[in-house]
Amino acid sequence: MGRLILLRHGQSLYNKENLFTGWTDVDLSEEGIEEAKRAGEILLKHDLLPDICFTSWLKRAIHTAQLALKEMEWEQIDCIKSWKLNERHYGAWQCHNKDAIRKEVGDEMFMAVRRGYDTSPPPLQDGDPRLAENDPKYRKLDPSSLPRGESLKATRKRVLNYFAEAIAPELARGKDLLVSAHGNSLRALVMAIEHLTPAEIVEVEIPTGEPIVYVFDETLHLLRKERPARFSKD
Ligand SMILES: O=C(O)[C@@H](CO)OP(=O)(O)O
Repeated sequence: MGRLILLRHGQSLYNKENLFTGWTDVDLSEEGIEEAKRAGEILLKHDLLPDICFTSWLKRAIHTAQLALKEMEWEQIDCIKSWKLNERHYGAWQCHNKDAIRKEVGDEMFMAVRRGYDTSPPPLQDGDPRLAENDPKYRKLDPSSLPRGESLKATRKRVLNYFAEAIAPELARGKDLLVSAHGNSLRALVMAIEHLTPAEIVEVEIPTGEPIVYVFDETLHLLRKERPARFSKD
């Protein structure tokens, strides 16, 4: 039996300012730091001590995992980082105020991109300083593999590739895994694990700092889902 613990990072500085974040590498706010520590308390209280930690390459997810594991006095485990767990790339909407974008594009387009399945934000154009290829973190990757604006569908493709190659084999070995990632990269994973349709995923919001636990058998058949912060199973 392997447990998959999904944890959305605590509130970031951009979440606090109501800005689209995507691949922008902003840190946690004070509130986000507290949420990450509280997540550690919840995990410890429920004996959810992971064998391996996975995070994205973005510091809000990395710091959330570190703060939670520190709170648990469980810092000895390996933490494997992959850009494939990064947040959905929000294209030209990155760094812009969400209310201003909603006003500019209208409610329907805003919600189609933000919570729909196959609508992408407008992509970043050549020369834009926000392109991932301008960030030294990604310079050893093939620039053509780096997104410039992703739908949830595109995000799901890269997240599921990584899940299949790196996460699923450990789960099948019965390991308990912490995945510290992002609202939309985790929505993509939840959609696949729970077999949700594009219409159903529209309604799914992942709360910051609140672990969601999936328990699998060794054939990766899902046995149950738990929300330890809510003290109930659903
Ligand atoms: O800005 C973002 O990258 C995401 C997550 O914070 O925003 P939203 O929840 O609006 O998709």
